[in-house]
Amino acid sequence: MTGAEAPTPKDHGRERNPAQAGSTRRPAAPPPPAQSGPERPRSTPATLAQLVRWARPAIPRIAMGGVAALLASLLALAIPQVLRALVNGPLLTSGSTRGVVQAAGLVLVLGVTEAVLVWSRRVFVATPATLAEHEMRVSLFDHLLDLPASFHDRWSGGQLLSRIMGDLSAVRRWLAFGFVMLVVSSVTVVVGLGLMVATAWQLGLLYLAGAIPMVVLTFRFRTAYARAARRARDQAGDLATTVEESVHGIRVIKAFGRGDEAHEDFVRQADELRETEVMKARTLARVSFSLTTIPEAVTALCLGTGVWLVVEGQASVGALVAFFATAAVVNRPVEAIGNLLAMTLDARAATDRYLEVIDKPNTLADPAAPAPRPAPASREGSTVELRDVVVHFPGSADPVLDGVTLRLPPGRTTALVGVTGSGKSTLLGLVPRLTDVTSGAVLVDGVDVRDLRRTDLRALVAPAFEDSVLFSASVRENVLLGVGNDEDPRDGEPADTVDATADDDARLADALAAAQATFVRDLPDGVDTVIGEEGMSLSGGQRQRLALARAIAARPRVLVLDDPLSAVDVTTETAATEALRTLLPGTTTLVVAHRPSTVALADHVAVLENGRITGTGTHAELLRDHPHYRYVLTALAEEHGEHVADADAAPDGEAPPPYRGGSLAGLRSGTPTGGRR
Ligand SMILES: Nc1ncnc2c1ncn2[C@@H]1O[C@H](COP(=O)(O)OP(=O)(O)OP(=O)(O)O)[C@@H](O)[C@H]1O
Repeated sequence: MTGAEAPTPKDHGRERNPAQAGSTRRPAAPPPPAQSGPERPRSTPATLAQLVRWARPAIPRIAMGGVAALLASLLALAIPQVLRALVNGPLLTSGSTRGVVQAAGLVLVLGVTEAVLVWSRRVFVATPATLAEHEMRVSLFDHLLDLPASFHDRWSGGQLLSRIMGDLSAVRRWLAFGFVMLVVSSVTVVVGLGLMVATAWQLGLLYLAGAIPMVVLTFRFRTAYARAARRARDQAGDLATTVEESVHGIRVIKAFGRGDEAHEDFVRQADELRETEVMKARTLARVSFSLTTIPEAVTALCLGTGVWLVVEGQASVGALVAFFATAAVVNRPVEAIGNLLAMTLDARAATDRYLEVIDKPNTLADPAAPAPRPAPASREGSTVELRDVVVHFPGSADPVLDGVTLRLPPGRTTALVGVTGSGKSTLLGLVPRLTDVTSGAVLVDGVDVRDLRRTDLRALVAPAFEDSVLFSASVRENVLLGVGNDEDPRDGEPADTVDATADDDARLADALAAAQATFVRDLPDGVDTVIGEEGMSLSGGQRQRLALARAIAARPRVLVLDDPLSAVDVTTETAATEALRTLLPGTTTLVVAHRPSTVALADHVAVLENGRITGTGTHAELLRDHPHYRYVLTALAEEHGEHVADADAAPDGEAPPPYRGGSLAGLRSGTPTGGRR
């Protein structure tokens, strides 16, 4: 089942944003994210080696960059050897001007070549690193789109945003610079030390002795810095979440005057991040100080010893010059190693966080051998069947659905009724596979939804939710979002056999009309008006109507509607319901509604109680025979200021009058209110 994931860092180590309901402080931070990878955390090299999965095409150019950088470093190391020959030869013995000019010319050539190689390194690695970053970013975004809704319920947007943006930038910087320079610096130090030992072994060994405390310090630094690097990245993710939630919930913050709390919460988190960054910088400064001071101190010690060796005749002046020139070259990468190691540990933390998401298995993936898209199982329309369905969310004591068996009458509208929290939305989400069953099965036209390709299932089933989500795009784009290009799900005609644009226009117009979204005509650019972020420039009822139009435009065989018109008036809702029957005859519809008037409009009603379906029938039958249904409807009627008729008042042998209220005059008089009643 989808929710079979261990707890994840929806709010990694942070308190709740006051924008959220009640603005209560979040209790204890949940456990750290579940790793879908190995049981034990990977080592830094093993973690970074995972990047090969996305950086493989970039490896040749990064390797060429590495070779260029290495050659540049080796050339830098060769210059002291030329100096040694110069000092021991033309300068101290022969005094030949030609020899000096030749040596100086050689140093110049080596220097220029080194500069060209450094430039080449930058050219080689810049583009491939950005390509690897791009590949990783696109892969993660696609994976996020694929992951089930339950994953997104548990991961905060800011954490995901920081992983896809900041973390990947750190990885790019490391691939382009940190990785190459760490390898090159290490090789330079090893080769340089070898040359120093070969040039004057006594001094070389003295210099090597200085490396021992440096190794110990670097090891300690690595442990402390790695922890802080991870914490900083998590805190940056939490901060991004707070910004995202505050912006998203700005109306609630303003309406409830929670700006100060939002400010305090943000400042506290920003302070925590700052403290971690300062701690990182201090840790790095400490090790950098040691990595700069120790080699310089050892060099000073070597200088004294070197002069003594020359005086004693155990080393030549040229060797001494070459030794110190080499030491000057080696000291540079030694000093840089602290920064490069910090960069590597930052990249490791970033890669870890990336892998935590990208390696989450997609529990809603397409089956290996998908079933073909089924034909409607009945002449009246598609069948939808739930067989002994159990849904148990991880962490909950009891299952939400506990053996639901239900068959929706094909081509009809079934209303699902139950008390708040009884699992209606969960049940609805099973049909388009927004959630998967824990056990049992959901079948559309006789085929288990898990056996269908997701694109096929999306073509068959379209949902609309109470909490309508619109995108920052035109009305047209939002409404036609579910219109696929592969084939029309209703008749199987390939799209290119018809004029796709004309068909889209017709669908758009029909869907908007059916969803009672005529307000679109009054928008500045009609259907081409770009609606603001998440449709916030529209009213709640307008957003809901566009979301319903989107479901209608997809012309599905099965519609699942989760209270999609709760924010519109009863008259509009009734008109939309009637228009739906005309525009999509034969569509099997499952609707969750909180307004008794909407429930009464359905052909059938199913009652969800204690995780099971405890009654099915018409509204009138259930009102008469099902005490829980009566109880729920009465509660809903009170909530919405409507009235439920007394079923017992019905004359013998007749169905009791349906729910009276709202715009149900037609139903009251027994007149069919739609083509299918
Ligand atoms: N992803 C989830 N993880 C854990 N629990 C969940 C999840 N989604 C829903 N639940 C729980 O399942 C129960 C049923 O929720 P659901 O939204 O399906 O109820 P509902 O009948 O639609 O409620 P309402 O009428 O208020 O919309 C609730 O207790 C809810 O907290």
